[in-house]
Amino acid sequence: MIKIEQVIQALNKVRENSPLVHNITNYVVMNNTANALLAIGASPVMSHAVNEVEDMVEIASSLVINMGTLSEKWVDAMLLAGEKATKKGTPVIFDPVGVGATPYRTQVAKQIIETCKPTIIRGNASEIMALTNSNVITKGVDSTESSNTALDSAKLLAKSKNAIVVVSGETDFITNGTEIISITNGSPMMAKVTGMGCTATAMIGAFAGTGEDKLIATASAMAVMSIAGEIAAQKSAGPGSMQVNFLDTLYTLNENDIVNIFQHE
Ligand SMILES: Nc1ncnc2c1ncn2[C@@H]1O[C@H](COP(=O)(O)OP(=O)(O)OP(=O)(O)O)[C@@H](O)[C@H]1O
Ligand SMILES: Cc1ncsc1CCO
Ligand SMILES: [Mg+2]
Repeated sequence: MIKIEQVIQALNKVRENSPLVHNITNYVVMNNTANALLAIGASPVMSHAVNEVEDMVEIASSLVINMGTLSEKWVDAMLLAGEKATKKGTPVIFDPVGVGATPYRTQVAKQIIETCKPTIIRGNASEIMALTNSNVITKGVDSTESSNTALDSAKLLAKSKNAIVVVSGETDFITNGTEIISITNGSPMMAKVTGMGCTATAMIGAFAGTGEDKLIATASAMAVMSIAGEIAAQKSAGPGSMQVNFLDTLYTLNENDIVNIFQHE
């Protein structure tokens, strides 16, 4: 369960504290996610050089690791940064983009989870199922399953890795292995803009970077994503304007929007 007031409070904290979110993310979404973090009130930095990631973690409020466009040097940086953050008690949020699509992605995702011990893992249904060895093939970075199908995998993963797990999709599920929060806001148009999932993960980085309780922070970030997506889609003719309207909606999102639209269990 999450209350509307908790989401509003978590959003206010992001706007008041403006947490520094260190992102090691993919080439496709770097610009989108930095803009979304600014629009919601956080402070983004994209940094992946092996020579500097540990120093950046030193000053960051949270670390987002996204394996969308992998290569060897980047993996080294992810492991270094993730280990350092976990040692410091800085929240690590992991997006296992495309895990299950190729053996390399699956191997790297598992290595990151074992080494960095992420606080929160967010993926689409295929990705979360691939992490629990379910018989599923991720279609590149897109899901081939609905989020409901991945709920058991999410609970299992949360329990076994002592992490909060989010499965996104038509319904978003947030679980710590025992509690389950589900959010039904959003729009199918969100899946027609690349990197909306990556943006959701970065948004979790912002909310978890304020010191808020991790389950509340995660659910609040997913609520804000879905509510803003739903409002933006209503104003958009297609994915192009959706991208712009989504940023504007994050920037202007207020308590009334949340009170009027939020749908959850
Ligand atoms: N059919 C839908 N209805 C409502 N909301 C949706 C729908 N599909 C996706 N979303 C929302 O879009 C956001 C991204 O979720 P999605 O599961 O598409 O991520 P993803 O597959 O990891 O995306 P990407 O890899 O492109 O970043 C979430 O906030 C989710 O709630
Ligand atoms: C399309 C794409 N390919 C690798 S990462 C990425 C962005 C969405 O996950
Ligand atoms: Mg994704």
